Amino acid sequence: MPSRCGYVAIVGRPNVGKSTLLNQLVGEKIAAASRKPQTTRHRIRGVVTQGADQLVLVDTPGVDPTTPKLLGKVLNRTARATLDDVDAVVFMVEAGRWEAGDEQLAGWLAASGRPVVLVINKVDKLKDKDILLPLIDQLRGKLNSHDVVPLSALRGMNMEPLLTTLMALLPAGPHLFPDDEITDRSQRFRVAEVIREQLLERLGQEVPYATSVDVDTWEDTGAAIHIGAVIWVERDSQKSIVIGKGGRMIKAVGTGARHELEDMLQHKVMLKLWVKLREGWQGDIDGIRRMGIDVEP
Ligand SMILES: Nc1nc2c(ncn2[C@@H]2O[C@H](COP(=O)(O)OP(=O)(O)OP(=O)(O)O)[C@@H](O)[C@H]2O)c(=O)[nH]1
Repeated sequence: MPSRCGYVAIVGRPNVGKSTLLNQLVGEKIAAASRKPQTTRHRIRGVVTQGADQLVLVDTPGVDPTTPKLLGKVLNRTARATLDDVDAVVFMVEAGRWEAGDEQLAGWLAASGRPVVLVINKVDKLKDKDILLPLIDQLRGKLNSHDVVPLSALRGMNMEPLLTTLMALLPAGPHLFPDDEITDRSQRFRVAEVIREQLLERLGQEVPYATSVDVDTWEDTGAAIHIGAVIWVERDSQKSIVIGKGGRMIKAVGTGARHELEDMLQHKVMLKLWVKLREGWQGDIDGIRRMGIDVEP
């Protein structure tokens, strides 16, 4: 049987569960997921190989047309530009919610001409499952989609029907990645995402958005992998929040991340974290670029 291979973007407004779906389909954590909107800052590719077929999923930042922030606008552009480079699109919405970002995306998708699979996520949260069918009908009216798949990314519910639908949309062609590879992102990137996820989970509303994580040392001594990472903040006041009283916050972030990293790397991990200041990095394009975030022209 000839092989099929292609790119499918996962798009949606912030917080609908795109990174959770990517991690679930790939079977490992490759993208940070959190309750905080616009967690995702990069285009992250996840690879699913099943027999002759290879699906390359592209996670994208959440689209929020109402954002006043430069970084938010940069992230919107990244999501928009991804649509030009893929064979099909998963448009993820949240069961029972339709907001400005959904409306914006529906417009972009109609203009892109790409086949769209509409995924209705978080159906586990629906108290009344009877509203699902009318909801599907209503969404079909808003969007000319190839298929509609209700699911729960968090619980891993309905993953197989989604994969089957997506694989059928792929063009014939050779595999683009080795069959045992699950992402194009380096291990260092994945480690930074685990640390960032801890920051997002543990810090209050504003501070985590001002942070960025860089893994800058990595040494495997056999007994343990020694990892050193820098947490960048924008202002001095944020530095003390990330460190916490008596260093309690940074210690909790480090311990939480270390446990997860030991699972991920299947090895003992020694993690050292530093908090450093790079003033106002989100305020200008160069600062954003220096943090390793893609900036579309
Ligand atoms: N109940 C429920 N929660 C979910 C489900 N999928 C994701 N979530 C939660 O929704 C929140 C957002 O998930 P993410 O995967 O970070 O969302 P995202 O769309 O990638 O977010 P952005 O990076 O902001 O674009 C997290 O707290 C997830 O645990 C689901 O199927 N059911």
